[in-house]
Amino acid sequence: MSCQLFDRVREDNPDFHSKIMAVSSELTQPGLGISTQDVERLTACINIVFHCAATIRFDEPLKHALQLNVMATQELLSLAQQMQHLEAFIHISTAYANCNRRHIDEVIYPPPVEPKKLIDSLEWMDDGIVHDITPRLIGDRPNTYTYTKALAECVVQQESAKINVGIIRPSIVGASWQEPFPGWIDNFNGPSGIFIAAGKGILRTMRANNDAVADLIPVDVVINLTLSAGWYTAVHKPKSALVYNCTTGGINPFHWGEIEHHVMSSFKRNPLEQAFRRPNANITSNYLINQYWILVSHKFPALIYDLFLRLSGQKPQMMRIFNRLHKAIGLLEYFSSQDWEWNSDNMSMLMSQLSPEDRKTFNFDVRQLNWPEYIESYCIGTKKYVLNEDMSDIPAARQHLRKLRNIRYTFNTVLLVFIWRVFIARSQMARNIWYFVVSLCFKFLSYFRASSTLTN
Ligand SMILES: CCCCCCCCCCCCCCCCCCCC(=O)SCCNC(=O)CCNC(=O)[C@H](O)C(C)(C)COP(=O)(O)OP(=O)(O)OC[C@H]1O[C@@H](n2cnc3c(N)ncnc32)[C@H](O)[C@@H]1OP(=O)(O)O
Ligand SMILES: NC(=O)C1=CN([C@@H]2O[C@H](COP(=O)(O)OP(=O)(O)OC[C@H]3O[C@@H](n4cnc5c(N)ncnc54)[C@H](OP(=O)(O)O)[C@@H]3O)[C@@H](O)[C@H]2O)C=CC1
Repeated sequence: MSCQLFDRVREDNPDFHSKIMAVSSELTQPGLGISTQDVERLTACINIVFHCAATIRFDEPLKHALQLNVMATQELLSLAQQMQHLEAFIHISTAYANCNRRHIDEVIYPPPVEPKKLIDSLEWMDDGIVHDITPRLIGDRPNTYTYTKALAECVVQQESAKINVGIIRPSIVGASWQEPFPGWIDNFNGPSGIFIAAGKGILRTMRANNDAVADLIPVDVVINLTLSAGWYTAVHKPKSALVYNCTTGGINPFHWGEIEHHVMSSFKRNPLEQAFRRPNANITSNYLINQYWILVSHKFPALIYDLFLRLSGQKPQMMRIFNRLHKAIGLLEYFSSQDWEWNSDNMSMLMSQLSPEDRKTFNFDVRQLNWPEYIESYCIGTKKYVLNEDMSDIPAARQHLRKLRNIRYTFNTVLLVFIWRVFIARSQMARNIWYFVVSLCFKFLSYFRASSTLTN
């Protein structure tokens, strides 16, 4: 609560922390590891449960993901049923729970397997067997995260006859748009780690579809929608569980190609400190082109840098960093290489149910989102709040980029001279080809110069 994120609320109400009570819990423990005293307090006074705890790791072993995302949800629903004054149970799912479909409606789809049956069968299997059968179980989903989130929705639906439930499905959650201030972000999840790696000049290439919709959703939009859904569920008590696809693509689409452009230009204007190279990343959907750039722009510079570190008596580290980055990118590419269509009618319906004043206070109208401005404050946010860099250091960071540019020019010149000496200067045929190419370039240059003089 001493975090900068709460500065605004602290200004408005210095005593705000007296309204908050922390309850210790461990999802993997029986009864969620909540003490008897806390259970009594919760069952006596809670009106609305917002369930967002989960593992969001894409490489989580299936058993663990099942325990955290499905069994813990089941346990919390059981606890919720004991709550004497419960009005609503809001479960946070993900828009990618059904990413094996191209068009996703605001309905709970039949689960890939009955959750209870899976829990029972995995119980007796050792981790090795579960690991071996995981790909068969998750089928056409990319990871255990999306698979277990789909199962969790089914578990929530099974309880919807007994309590009022609502399900929020955010897409790719990004930095804040407006509240409490633009650009707040505090982790490397989703695109944030990619933006930072590109801003540091480490990431130069990635597989993504330029024309696919980048369904980012600002975190404050998700929170405002979640709070509003809590109100609607408690007050209107819909007969069945309402699902809210909390997405931007259908309302205010923006594409990965545009994101790449704005991320790169933002980091050129506001560079990160101590960049490895000048920020200059490209996305491509072509596997072979991507592999070529990985070799030339990732592995080769990493080798040279590690060699330099070794020679200067330091521990090589760049290749290790790239290996980790490639692992992360490998897990994210599935989401940046294709697009999905989400129906978001319930989001619009909810907006129409709010009073004009509430619509302003709990703003989730993404039609007003200006993407270039948002991406700029997102990039600055990664600098300020994830990397804890100071904005006053920007002139020094720009100076560092200029130094890197000069190093690149020098390196390219040395390389050219080397190629000339080794390959071209030694063979008559290579020399002829070289002179031919150079004279052709000169002819083109003089032609363009002449034609531009004529036009002027
Ligand atoms: C070319 C650039 C131009 C830019 C334009 C194009 C951009 C395309 C971007 C595409 C992004 C697509 C994103 C799609 C996301 C879909 C989301 C679905 C929505 C959801 O419902 S859930 C939330 C999403 N979940 C995640 O994002 C979690 C993913 N992360 C993981 O699963 C693991 O962290 C991972 C990647 C397997 C790594 O595991 P491991 O090696 O064990 O490392 P740690 O997790 O312990 O982390 C170690 C260290 O690294 C930092 N870290 C974590 N992730 C990243 C990352 N992506 N990039 C850089 N660094 C990362 C982490 O904070 C740790 O730091 P420490 O300092 O604590 O050591
Ligand atoms: N980030 C995204 O892009 C998206 C996220 N979501 C969903 O939003 C929700 C929140 O995700 P996000 O904030 O990004 O993820 P975080 O990892 O930041 O938050 C997960 C929360 O779960 C808690 N948690 C995890 N494991 C345990 C455990 N064993 N026992 C007790 N608590 C635990 C964490 O507590 P602690 O901090 O103490 O570890 C943390 O508060 C999740 O349900 C996720 O599926 C949906 C779509 C997109």
